Amino acid sequence: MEILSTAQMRAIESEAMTSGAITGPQLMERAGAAVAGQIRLAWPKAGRATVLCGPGNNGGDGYVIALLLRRAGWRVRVLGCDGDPGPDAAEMRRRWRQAGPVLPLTPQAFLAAPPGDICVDAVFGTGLTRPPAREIAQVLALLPGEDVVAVDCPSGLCLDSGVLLGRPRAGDAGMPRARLTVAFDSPKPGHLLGLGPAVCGRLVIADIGLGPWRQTAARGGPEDRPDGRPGLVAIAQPATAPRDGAARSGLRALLAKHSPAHKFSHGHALILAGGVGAGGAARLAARAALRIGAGLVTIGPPAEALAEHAGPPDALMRRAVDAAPDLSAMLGDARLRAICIGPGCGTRRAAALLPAALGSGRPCVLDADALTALAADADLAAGLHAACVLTPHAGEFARLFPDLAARLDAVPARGPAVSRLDVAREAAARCGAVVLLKGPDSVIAVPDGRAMIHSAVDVPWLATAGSGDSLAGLIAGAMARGVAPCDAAGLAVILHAMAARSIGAGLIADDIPDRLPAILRGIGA
Ligand SMILES: NC(=O)C1=CN([C@@H]2O[C@H](COP(=O)(O)OP(=O)(O)OC[C@H]3O[C@@H](n4cnc5c(N)ncnc54)[C@H](O)[C@@H]3O)[C@@H](O)[C@H]2O)[C@@H](O)CC1
Ligand SMILES: [K+]
Repeated sequence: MEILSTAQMRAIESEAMTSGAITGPQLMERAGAAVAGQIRLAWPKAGRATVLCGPGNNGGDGYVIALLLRRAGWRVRVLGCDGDPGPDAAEMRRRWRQAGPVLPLTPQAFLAAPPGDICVDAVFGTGLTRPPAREIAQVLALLPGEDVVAVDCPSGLCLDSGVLLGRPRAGDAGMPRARLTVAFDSPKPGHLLGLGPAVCGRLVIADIGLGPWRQTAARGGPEDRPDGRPGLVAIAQPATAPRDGAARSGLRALLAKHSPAHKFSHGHALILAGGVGAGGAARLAARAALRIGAGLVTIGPPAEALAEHAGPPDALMRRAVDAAPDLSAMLGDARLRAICIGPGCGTRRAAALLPAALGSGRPCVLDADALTALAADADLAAGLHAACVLTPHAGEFARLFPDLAARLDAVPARGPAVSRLDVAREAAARCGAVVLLKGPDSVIAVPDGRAMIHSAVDVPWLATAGSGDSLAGLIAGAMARGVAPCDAAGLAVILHAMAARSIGAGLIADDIPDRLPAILRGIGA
């Protein structure tokens, strides 16, 4: 599924209107009808609604919704802004005024009567450029989150970044909330990143007939794009991923078995391990690489720690890797197709082995200690290449790219605010490798500008010791199978979250790899 920036959305809308196939008021009618339809599905019995209409086209949608709910038997109260909302919204306001008054959008007017069964937040959408202020902010603060239906987004959310303008990025005290958010055509990054999933509630994406124009924009390269960037692909959202037919067939295709299969045709992955007493992380990664279907997996600790790896799984091969020459010698075997370095490795050992690992040109996952080593030595970063996947969490990202992390930390005063998507893309372009910025809202960015967002806010128990090690192993295993680095990272985050979802609270990282067979069977891989 494509994700569109707000600039892309505006450009597609204006392309559609320029084509003459559809007018602005028609688009607004479709958008309003989509929201009204979702309200009637969720609240089948007509009740009372308060509709808040802002100063632009989001407000225009609100007037359409008000009229349609009224026609459906709802008792509707409308609070709106004075001033010129633009021709389309003005037309919708005029139509509503034939049915009922527009009260001022003030706390006094809002509190003069009970809000009713639902409040429709049609104040700001994709046009938000600064924090809501004065009376509008006061009204928004009064909304009862559990009964709010948001048009495009809860007002105040920056749809390019998932941050609330004017507020610190972390912490959710007093934030706007909706029970249901109906957005148009495609999700925007802000629906999936940061606070977006929490404030939007259930997200419904309504088709308003812009498909032909979106596809034109999506097909072109960066130069053809409204905002000069290639399109984004949402690889999964919590509500749809496991059941989504397209996502399933995509995963299946990535993991398609070769026939006739031989263990080497499924690839050989090398998981470098740390010294005595530090082998657990690499073993988790190795187990995950085996479970995702790498034909062979070798764990490579220093010789003194080899004995620690004598236990199961017996499918795992062991070979001592003491220093860079040992690694180079192993990599002389062309069948060794992917490397994972970092989990439990130790920073010094990672730094010593990285030049050989990177110099081989093999697909390589850099995680944990390898990222710390990389942050400490700029020369190491020079060896990165397009088949490397860096898997930093926020803290590791800040060590690697302190300037980008600082931009992300600043309180966003104006929209569009800097997003995790922006900084991951810039990081990927800068280091020439795939960057997987991990979190509940993971972003995968490729140096050429392609990116994916994977929102897994519904599996908080995934944030546990060793979880990242198993993720690194999944990526290495998929790359050993010949999956492209970017797709391997995408596949791994999906399978990782699916496994966590199926395990539930109480998950420990050891459970994740062993859940893979059931998950893979479920997607028919
Ligand atoms: N782009 C599309 O394809 C479509 C857009 N539609 C609606 O149009 C919306 C976007 O409309 P607009 O571009 O008019 O923008 P909004 O309606 O989101 O915002 C209105 C205007 O308020 C001003 N503004 C921004 N932040 C403010 C603040 N903090 N305080 C006061 N004023 C502020 C800006 O000038 C902005 O243009 C979408 O969210 C959606 O609801 C739909 O009607 C149909 C399709
Ligand atoms: K809104």
